[in-house]
Amino acid sequence: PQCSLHFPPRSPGPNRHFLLGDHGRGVRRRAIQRLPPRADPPWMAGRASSVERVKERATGLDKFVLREARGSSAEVYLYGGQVTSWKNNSGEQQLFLSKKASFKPPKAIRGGIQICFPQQLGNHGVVEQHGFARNRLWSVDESPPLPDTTSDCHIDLILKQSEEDMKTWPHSYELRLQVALSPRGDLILTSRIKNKNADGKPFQFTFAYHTYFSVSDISEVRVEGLDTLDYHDNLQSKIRCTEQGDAVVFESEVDRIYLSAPPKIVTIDHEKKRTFVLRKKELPDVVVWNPWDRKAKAMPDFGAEEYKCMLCVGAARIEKPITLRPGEEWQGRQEISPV
Ligand SMILES: O=P(O)(O)OC[C@H]1O[C@H](O)[C@H](O)[C@@H](O)[C@@H]1O
Repeated sequence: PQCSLHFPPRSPGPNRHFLLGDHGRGVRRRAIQRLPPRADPPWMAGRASSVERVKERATGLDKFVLREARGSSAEVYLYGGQVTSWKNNSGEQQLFLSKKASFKPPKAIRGGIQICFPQQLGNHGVVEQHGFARNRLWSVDESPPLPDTTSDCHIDLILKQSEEDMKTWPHSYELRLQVALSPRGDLILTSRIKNKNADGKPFQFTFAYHTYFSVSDISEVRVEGLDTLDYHDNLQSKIRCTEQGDAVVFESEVDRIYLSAPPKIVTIDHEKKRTFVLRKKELPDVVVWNPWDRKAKAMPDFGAEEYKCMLCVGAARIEKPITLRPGEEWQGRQEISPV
């Protein structure tokens, strides 16, 4: 598509403003022009963003299809509050979804972005592995907070406690999720968790966006931004190690939680000449996982060869759980941009 820029008129008019360039000391006045809002390219004329609710025939599940006016799109299921598809402005899929994914409880959908709450990793106590949020049916949030982005293309979902879940995790909560597409095609996930306990009790949780990226060839991928960091190695009983390389590369199974990572992590897919930039807030840790061949074969909802074209890199809060008192709210955010 062609882009064209429009400049404001040069003659004095509503766009022309004067500012004091010296904080009022009156030496000279400088003329500046207020820039007009960024003009949309002509091919966008008449296009608008849309959010459509669709019942999928194959699975019988409801999903939302988000289409941003500039071309990017995403699909979000009520089941798990899970994003399963994210295409950039050129229509290329950025997320991995297994061909063998199950869309039925109690399985979570294998791929996309799983919401792990109230715990990520392990099944401490009686709550299931990665928490229950990823295999519950969410609802549309009828009173969502204002979007934090300039996006006009978003969907707001909510999950609350059920009587069944109260038996294993006896707390009242609201877990809100906003999924938004920015005009650049970034996918922005914002989660808000509120303690609604009426008995005055605080609760503690961990959280993760378990994000399955689609890559061309795992052995050609590197993850940057994690050098010199400590991590827990889940393949060695969670012992604490220190990253020695300047990037994480993949030659065998990797299952790690990097601790206190910087706010920006970059995954480079050399073969596709594509880079994913992940930015995060209030989510200090980063999960990095690839099951490799042996584990891939052992997973019923994952193809034996699919480990070659996926990589999980996701923002998380694991090492230092959050504690909320009744009425308190926590907010965490992950933004991923295709470059
Ligand atoms: O099979 P799942 O419960 O979805 O877990 C898939 C993977 O998730 C995380 O990345 C864990 O660190 C892995 O140990 C686990 O195998």
